[in-house]
Amino acid sequence: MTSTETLADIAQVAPHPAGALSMQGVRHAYDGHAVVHDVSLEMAPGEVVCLLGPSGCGKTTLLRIAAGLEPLQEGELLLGGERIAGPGLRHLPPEKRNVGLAFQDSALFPHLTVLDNVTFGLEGQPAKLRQQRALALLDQLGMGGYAKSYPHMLSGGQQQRVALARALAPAPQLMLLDEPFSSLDARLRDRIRDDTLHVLKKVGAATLLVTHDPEEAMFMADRIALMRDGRIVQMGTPQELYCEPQDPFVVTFFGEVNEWRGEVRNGVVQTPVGPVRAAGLAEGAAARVLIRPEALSVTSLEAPADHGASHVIMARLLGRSSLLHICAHWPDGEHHLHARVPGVFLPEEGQPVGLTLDPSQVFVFADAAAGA
Ligand SMILES: Nc1ncnc2c1ncn2[C@@H]1O[C@H](COP(=O)(O)OP(=O)(O)OP(=O)(O)O)[C@@H](O)[C@H]1O
Repeated sequence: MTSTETLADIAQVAPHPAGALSMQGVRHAYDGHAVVHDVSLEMAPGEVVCLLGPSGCGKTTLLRIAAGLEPLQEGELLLGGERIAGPGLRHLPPEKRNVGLAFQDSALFPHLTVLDNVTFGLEGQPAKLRQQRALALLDQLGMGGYAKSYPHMLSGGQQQRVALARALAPAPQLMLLDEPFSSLDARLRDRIRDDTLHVLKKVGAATLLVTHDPEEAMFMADRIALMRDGRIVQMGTPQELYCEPQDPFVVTFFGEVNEWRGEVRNGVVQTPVGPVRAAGLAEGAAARVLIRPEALSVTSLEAPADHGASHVIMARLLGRSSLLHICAHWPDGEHHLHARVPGVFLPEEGQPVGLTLDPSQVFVFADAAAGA
């Protein structure tokens, strides 16, 4: 690469006016057992979308269908605006789709150097260009110094980077990544995720990434499709899912919560930390209240403000925040709450505390379990 050429010049994906990927009404069953039910999603060019959800919810199956590793049984698939799978079309194998694949256990070719592994998918292009493109990607992923090494000489994290460079080298319209960081230890994972995100954005590759880790999805994604039992429960930006969750599953998937059940009276539900507004729920409706630990502000009190003041059971430093286990009193007994507060705040056991709520981190839903 000359000094005037950038990675973007060499490895840029040609911008495509049509959407990168469109899945319409996709259903899938294994041996008659349905695991994906009527899933539709649209990806814009250059967009990073994460398929997020618990184990077994159908994320990998959707990715495999997009890749062509699993034949489409029902629905329709468009890549770059072109219909590549659907009624009346013959199965298009993965190598005929313009997609790059990198899976958790993506194996490199052991008998080829790192550079040859990355240039492997670039046949038909002039040798100089192939090398430039491969080296630019390897450089960007911090692997430029290993071009002549063989895979067995690399650590797991380094092999993962090479696998990613190999998948990106042909500048595919769409990158499909299945838990690509899950075999790495936490610190290495953070770094490789960061490098990967920057490379994907620099080359403009639309990316569908499977993960079960909500933090990873929020870090990587422009939009997240949160799945449960073969369906997309909510799709939107990380902020939309975190701040405007459409149901309790979405709230709880992003972290533990304090939870109560109650009835709507005068537009509010009473909780041990005060009344919370129940917008959209009818008077008398059964409600489920979810309060994130970070919604609770905790202040130490000189003495209990009243007979029923809350007090600290235990305090633990978690690094950037402190977790307080708090006993809150309530007419029906005592409640154990978790409050997560920034920095080092470690009151003694028994310390009386006052609690206030940040309403933006409190969610009230109709209680589906009531009367069931
Ligand atoms: N080849 C297969 N044959 C039969 N059942 C399968 C096959 N592959 C997946 N399944 C089942 O389909 C369901 C969805 O699996 P899938 O791998 O798509 O889920 P996932 O969300 O990616 O899970 P994980 O995060 O654990 O990888 C699961 O119940 C799984 O057991």
